[in-house]
Amino acid sequence: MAKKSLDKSKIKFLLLEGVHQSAIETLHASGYENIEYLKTALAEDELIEKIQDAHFVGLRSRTQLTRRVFENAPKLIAAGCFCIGTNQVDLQAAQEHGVAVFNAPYSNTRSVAELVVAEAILMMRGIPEKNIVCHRGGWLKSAAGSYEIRGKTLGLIGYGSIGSQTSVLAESMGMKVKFYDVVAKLPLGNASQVRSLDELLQSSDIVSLHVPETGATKNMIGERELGLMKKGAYLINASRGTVVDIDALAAAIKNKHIAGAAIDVFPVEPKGNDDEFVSPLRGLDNVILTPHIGGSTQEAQENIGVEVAEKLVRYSDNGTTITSVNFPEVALPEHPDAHRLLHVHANVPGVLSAINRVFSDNNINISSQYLQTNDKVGYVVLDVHSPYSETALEQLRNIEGTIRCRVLF
Ligand SMILES: NC(=O)c1ccc[n+]([C@@H]2O[C@H](COP(=O)([O-])OP(=O)(O)OC[C@H]3O[C@@H](n4cnc5c(N)ncnc54)[C@H](O)[C@@H]3O)[C@@H](O)[C@H]2O)c1
Ligand SMILES: O=C(O)CC[C@@H](O)C(=O)O
Repeated sequence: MAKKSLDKSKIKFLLLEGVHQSAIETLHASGYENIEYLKTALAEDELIEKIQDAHFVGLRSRTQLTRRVFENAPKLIAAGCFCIGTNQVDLQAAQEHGVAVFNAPYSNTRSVAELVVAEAILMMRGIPEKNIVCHRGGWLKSAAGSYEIRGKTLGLIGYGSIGSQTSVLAESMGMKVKFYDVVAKLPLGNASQVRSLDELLQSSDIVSLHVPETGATKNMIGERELGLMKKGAYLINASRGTVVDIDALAAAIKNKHIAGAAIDVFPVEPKGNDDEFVSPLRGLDNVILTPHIGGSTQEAQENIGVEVAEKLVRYSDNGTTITSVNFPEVALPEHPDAHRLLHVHANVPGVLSAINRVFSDNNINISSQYLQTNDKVGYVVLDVHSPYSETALEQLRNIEGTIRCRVLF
């Protein structure tokens, strides 16, 4: 049987949003040269045009992978989020179209945690205003309203990778740490978990958000919650822009209930560096505004580039889906002497037996079989030593419920 496989030069990677060069180097080192690299995000229609012939897409937080994009990406087998958040991807639609999604869950946590602690110090010293006054030729030498962070209470909302790392850094600088999380978490150091969001808001000098974008976190800090915060407290948000009602925050700062804020993420963010940033927080001198760069350090971006590119390469070369955020996870050994068939299907009764029937009908011996399912999708991988047949592959593709089927040599 003649060997037929997409050679690597035909496998196309579409990399968006200026992901770090380390991603390209990692892909090159694994033999993938067919890479289209763009520095910006793309709007939906442009993305649909570009993604037509792409097998893999790489993005950061600004590209929206919507259901419509998946419906128009006939060759796409995986998406790599070169970041932590995956809220920009319709994970359900990805799964239904057989597209495995990967991210880098830890590589930029330290960068965010460092920024948060730095912002806590800057705000407690009134540096944002003092800096602006100096730039305008003024001189605001005063200790009024300036405090050390030592002994102050940092209230963390969300105690996952970033929240817990921020907790350790803040405690090492002498802060007291409380956190609120929907899950019971092991407190690090002397941190303590509080029972409710309200309790956290009422007892913190600085509140910092580290939750994902979900239905439950949308506008979790609004007028009522800002009102519960201590008068003169500070707010930091380096999680997602939808988590804070930005108009309510602007109002709470203008009426001086909140002494200042450091905001890195916004409900609407510019698509690229040439677009205008519009926000009700512009012009408020006691607000640190940063352009979603909490995780943007050389260290983090380089590590993320390698980590996500390696996950895409492993999925392409070997079929392993470990750490995928939307796919059944299968860890696969190498397959030096075997053909490997990868079959993604709707998790409905009968598909597995239909797959096995194709092999027995074509007299193909299966040497290993791996299966993992979730509530919607099944992922079965079969290694065969005997020559695999094109007819069998066609029959596999025709099984009812098949979403995607590919073969590796
Ligand atoms: N600004 C940036 O550049 C930047 C960089 C990295 C991550 N982020 C954002 O930060 C978020 C957090 O990152 P992480 O790595 O710590 O994630 P994580 O998944 O490790 O932690 C999130 C925590 O939030 C908790 N949580 C979820 N819903 C909650 C709710 N409704 N109320 C209270 N707690 C809730 C979870 O239980 C978990 O402990 C990411 O989802 C991403 O959106 C932003
Ligand atoms: O790099 C980005 O665009 C997103 C960074 C951050 O929000 C993340 O989710 O990791």
